[in-house]
Amino acid sequence: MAMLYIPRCLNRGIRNLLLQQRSFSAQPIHQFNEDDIKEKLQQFPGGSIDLQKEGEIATLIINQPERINAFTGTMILELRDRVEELESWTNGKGLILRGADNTFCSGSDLNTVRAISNPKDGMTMCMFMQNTLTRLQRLPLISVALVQGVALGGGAELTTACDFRLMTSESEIRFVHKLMGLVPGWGGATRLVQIIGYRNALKLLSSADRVRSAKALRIGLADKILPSSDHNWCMEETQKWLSHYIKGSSKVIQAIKNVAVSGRELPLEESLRNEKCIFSTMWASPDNLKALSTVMKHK
Ligand SMILES: CCC(=O)SCCNC(=O)CCNC(=O)[C@H](O)C(C)(C)COP(=O)(O)OP(=O)(O)OC[C@H]1O[C@@H](n2cnc3c(N)ncnc32)[C@H](O)[C@@H]1OP(=O)(O)O
Repeated sequence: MAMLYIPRCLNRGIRNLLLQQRSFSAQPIHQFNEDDIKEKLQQFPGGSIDLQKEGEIATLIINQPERINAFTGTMILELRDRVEELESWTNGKGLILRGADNTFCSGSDLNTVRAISNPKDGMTMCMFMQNTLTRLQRLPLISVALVQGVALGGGAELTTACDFRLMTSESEIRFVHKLMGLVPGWGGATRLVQIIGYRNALKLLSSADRVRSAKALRIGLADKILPSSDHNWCMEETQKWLSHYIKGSSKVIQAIKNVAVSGRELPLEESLRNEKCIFSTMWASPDNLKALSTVMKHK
C-alpha cells in the first residue's frame, strides 16, 4: 500500500482518504526511537542484502554464504534500506527473496545474537525487524521466497513475510527457536498461523521439526516444489511461476495486492472501505477503459 497510485483528478475527500490509507501502510507497527538499535546493529558487520531489478521483477538476495546467509547487524539495517527502496518502485510487480549460493538463510548470525543477548537490545531488535518485515509483507508487489537449502530460525520467519514460498525437493524450513529457548520474534509465529492455521503452526513451533518440501506443500506452507536444485534453473522457474500472477499493468497488480493485504489485515468494515477506495482508483482508469474498448470473451 505504500505505493498506492493516487490520481490527481480524484476529489479532495477521496484523495485524503487514500492518502490516509497510504500512511496506514507506512506506519510502523512499533513506534519507538530506532536510533539506539541502529547504532548497535552497525557494530556487527558482515554480509549484505542485495537488490537487483530486472524488468518488473526485483530480487532481494540474503548474502553471507560463508555463514549460510546468517543475518548480521548490518544486514538487518540493509534489509530496511532495500525495503524502503522497493516502496518507491512505481513500476514493479514482483519480488523474489532468496539466499546466495544455493541456500536460503540460517537465521540470525549467532555472533550478533550473543552480543545483543540482553533484554533491551533484544526487544528493540525485535521491534525493528517486525517493522521491516511488515513493510516487506505489505509491499504492493507479489512476493515469493525461493527456498533452497535451509531456512532456519529467523530464516524460516523471513519466508513467511512473502506472499508465496517455492521450495526445492531438497530444501527445508525449520523453526528451531524452541531449541534455543526462544519463540519467533520477527513476526514469524503470527504470520505462520495466518498461513497454515493454528494447529499446524503450533505443531511446527513446538516440535521444531524440519519441514521438508513435500510436507510443506501438503500443509500449505509451500506453493510449489521445484524438482531440481540447480540455481539458474530454480530462478528461471520462479520467475516463470511468478509471471503468471503479475501479467497486466503494474497499477492493476499493485491494486490487487493492496486489496488482498487490506482483507488480511483490517477488520471487515475498514477493509471494505479500503477496497472501495482502491476500486475508485481503478474504475474508469486508463487500464479499465482500454480493457472495455476490446471485445471480451473470457472463455
Ligand atoms: C531465532 C533467531 C535465530 O535465527 S537464531 C539462529 C538459528 N540458527 C542456527 O542456530 C543455525 C546453526 N547452524 C546450523 O545448524 C548449521 O550451521 C547449518 C545452518 C545447518 C549448516 O550446516 P552445514 O551445511 O554443515 O554448515 P556449517 O555448520 O559448517 O556452517 C558453515 C559455517 O557457517 C556458520 N554458521 C551457520 N549458521 C550460522 C549462524 N546462524 N550464525 C553464525 N554462523 C553460522 C557455521 O558456524 C560455520 O562456520 P565455521 O566454518 O565453522 O566458522
